[in-house]
Amino acid sequence: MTKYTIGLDYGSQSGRAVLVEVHSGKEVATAVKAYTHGVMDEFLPDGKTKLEHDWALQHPNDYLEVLQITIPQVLEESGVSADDVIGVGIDFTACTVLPIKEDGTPLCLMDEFVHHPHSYVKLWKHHAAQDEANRLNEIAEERGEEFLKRYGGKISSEWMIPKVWQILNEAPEIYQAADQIIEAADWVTSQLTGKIVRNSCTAGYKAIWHKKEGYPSKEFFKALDPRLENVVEEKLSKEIISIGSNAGEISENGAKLTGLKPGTAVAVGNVDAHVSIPAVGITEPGKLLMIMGTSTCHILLGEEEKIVPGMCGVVEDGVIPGYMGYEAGQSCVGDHFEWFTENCVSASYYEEAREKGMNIHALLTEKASKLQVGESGLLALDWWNGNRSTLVDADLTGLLLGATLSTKPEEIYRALIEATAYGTRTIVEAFRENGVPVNEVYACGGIAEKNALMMQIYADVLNMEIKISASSQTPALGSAMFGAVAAGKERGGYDSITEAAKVMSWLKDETYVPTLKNAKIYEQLYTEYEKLYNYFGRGQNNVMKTLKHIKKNSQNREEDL
Ligand SMILES: Nc1ncnc2c1ncn2[C@@H]1O[C@H](COP(=O)(O)OP(=O)(O)O)[C@@H](O)[C@H]1O
Ligand SMILES: O=C(CO)[C@@H](O)[C@@H](O)COP(=O)(O)O
Repeated sequence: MTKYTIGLDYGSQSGRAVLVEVHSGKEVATAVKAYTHGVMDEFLPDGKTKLEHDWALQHPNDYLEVLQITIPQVLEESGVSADDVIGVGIDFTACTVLPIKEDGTPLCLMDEFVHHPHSYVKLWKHHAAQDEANRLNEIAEERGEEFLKRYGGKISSEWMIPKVWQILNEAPEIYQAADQIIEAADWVTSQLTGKIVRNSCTAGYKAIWHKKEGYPSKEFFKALDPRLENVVEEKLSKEIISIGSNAGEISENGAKLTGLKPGTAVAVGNVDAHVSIPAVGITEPGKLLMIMGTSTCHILLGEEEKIVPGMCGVVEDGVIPGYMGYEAGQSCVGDHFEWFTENCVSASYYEEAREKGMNIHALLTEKASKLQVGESGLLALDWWNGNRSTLVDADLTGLLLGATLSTKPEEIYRALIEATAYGTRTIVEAFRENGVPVNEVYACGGIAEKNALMMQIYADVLNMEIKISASSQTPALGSAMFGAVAAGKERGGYDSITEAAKVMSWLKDETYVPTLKNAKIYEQLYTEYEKLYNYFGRGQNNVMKTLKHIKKNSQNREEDL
């Protein structure tokens, strides 16, 4: 009898489920559910409670809706019986965290906290904990904390501890009421199994946990704030479960929620980028995978722990057991294009797109593909949402240089694409310069699926061939693979993710090969990008932060009026 697993990928804007054949990796059915509340960055659901600048929240009920809608949908669409589903895996954006009660109830679902911003889910791109991150890095530096080097020298405001500290600083009543502050990947998994376990991937990359050393010391947390001395015991957890492990089984409640059978194996939660590595067949070092969506994550295996300035983290067994897993990233990739199409494109372009039966991205891409490399005279810094790697500074902002009265929207759209490619090249070069080989480049994610011009530009800028995942839902396929490992061989699955990858991973036949002529011109443009990167990003000119400071003060003056 054919056996199946289900993978659920929770991205920034939607949750996606795939039903996969265990013996082949064939995706039998797919379902997508956009989050009802989307990304809340202006108001809470009450429409009245205004959020401050750099906030990004989500609603946990949206995550449950994904379970309730997409899993029954893939079963119904395929006609597969729940009896033949042997396992489920979940991956999530990270660090996406929420305060909960001991029984798993999110604080934002409690009447007393429904109008309180700090009771909701802080999405990975929530950047309002930058002050806490800056202070944490200063204190860690002063104390000579060893862990800093594992995170490229700085802890990002996007990660767990700055977000927990922001809650304590700004909402001690929420901090007090929370029995745990947990990654959404682990919370959603617990909604299926009825028990809370924490996975080693988010703990390692986002919460400063180390396989041998555990979390930082009580003395360190006390140095941040005396009230944080016991934060690990009080709000996090010392019990960390390795990825590839079983988090439990579908409970009666999980069965009611999803239509799956009680007892179906459930994999411990994972991160949407890291889970994609085995899904493209990467099980050894030297092969960099770009997961390209709202943001881009760069995941790479290595033989040993190296220190790479500005990387997001290196975790032993964090991606594939037996290897060091490296992560770097760019906080704003797809978001650049979403911002541009929503704010900077005239109605005539939308009219033309409608007439041609294409979406605005496709129209702009079609026009941009007719431009020669360098023709626009534009150069951008891809920091519309800060810089995650290699500068780890959410307070940096975007830059567009070279615009004239004849500059067209498609020229800016292309310049933004090229800027994200230069940002990726900076990361690749940082790995190589610090002893972590990058010999091959792979890509997956929504953008790798949707924008051929962008992938060609990346090949030209990196001057490397780019292999593409064959799955349109690569993270979900990876989670389905971990679901098969959670079930184990005796139930028709696999005993290791490496074994599963040999059978269930997929790549497209066609690749993107660099065009030498373009690569040569991009060398010149990249040299100019590096000058801007260093000048605006490394303190030679702090105008971006000065402008942000003036902006924040003007908002405060406006609120005082
Ligand atoms: N044709 C396109 N070219 C470039 N970016 C696109 C295109 N279509 C959508 N996007 C961007 O891709 C992002 C969504 O990526 P996706 O991988 O689907 O979601 P997620 O980030 O939630 O995993 C959005 O930011 C959107 O602006
Ligand atoms: O930070 C990570 C992974 O470490 C991502 O979850 C985060 O950048 C969001 O990813 P998406 O672009 O929404 O897929």
